[in-house]
Amino acid sequence: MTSRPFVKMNGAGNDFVVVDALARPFTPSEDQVRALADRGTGEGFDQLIAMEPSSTADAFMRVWNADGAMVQTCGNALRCVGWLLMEASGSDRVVIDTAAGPTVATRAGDHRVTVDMGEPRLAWDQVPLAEAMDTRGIELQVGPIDAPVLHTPGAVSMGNPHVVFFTDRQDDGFVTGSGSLVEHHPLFPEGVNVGFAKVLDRSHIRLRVWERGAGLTKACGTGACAAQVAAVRRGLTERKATVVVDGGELVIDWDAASGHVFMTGPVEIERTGTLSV
Ligand SMILES: N[C@H](CCC[C@H](N)C(=O)O)C(=O)O
Repeated sequence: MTSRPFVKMNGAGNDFVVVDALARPFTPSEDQVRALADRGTGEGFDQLIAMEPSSTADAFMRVWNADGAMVQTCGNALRCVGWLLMEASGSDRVVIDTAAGPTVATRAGDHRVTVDMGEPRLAWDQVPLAEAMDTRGIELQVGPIDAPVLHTPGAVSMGNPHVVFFTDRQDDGFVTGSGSLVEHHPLFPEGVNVGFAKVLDRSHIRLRVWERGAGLTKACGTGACAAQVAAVRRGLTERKATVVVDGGELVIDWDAASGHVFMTGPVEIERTGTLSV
């Protein structure tokens, strides 16, 4: 066992243990990640994050969900890692590479960061789905065929898979029950993050997300991006909107000129500690 210092952080309540692996590799097993994620016996987090060296960026960000699985990216964590890197280097801009591709983080005020998340992936086989469908509204319903409680969601990848239901129902029981049902639905060969979006007006969405591998979180950055992209594709919101999540607010701008999605939101450092892995 070796000890590793970490920083416990959150982005709009979505919380992370962030390990600096720039000088020394960090390769926890799935079981170790799950044990560390436990909010009773471990440190507790939605995702475990490692900052690793990169030859093409300021760092490579590796992401594990609380269930131990390594996944492509994490929007809220990109803000947190961006903040740490900018604070350490004194710069106002850093490039962070991920398994979903490179992103650019820039300062947006005190403990606020904007991340250029790149373009959304909108083809059915990019989400991915198990079969060809129109991703603006896919053929999926939850509940009885003749009276579904949820149906025709949007499907978007931000480098990780998202499905977004537009619904007024967002209570814990409904989000947890429906989200856990859809997360492993066979239509999503890589699993899926399940968003429940209530459009408040043309520039505000209330969103809750049942995350793949982490369950109901206080915020999901890529989920907020996916919900806004899905809403714009249906003509429900302007290209820039505020997404109100349990833990705060994220401003999402799907820029028409570049096609890139920009996410702006808060960063909070909670504490530091030492892992034994
Ligand atoms: N649960 C996600 C990873 C974390 C995404 C979320 N925390 C964010 O801020 O984007 C997945 O399995 O794709």
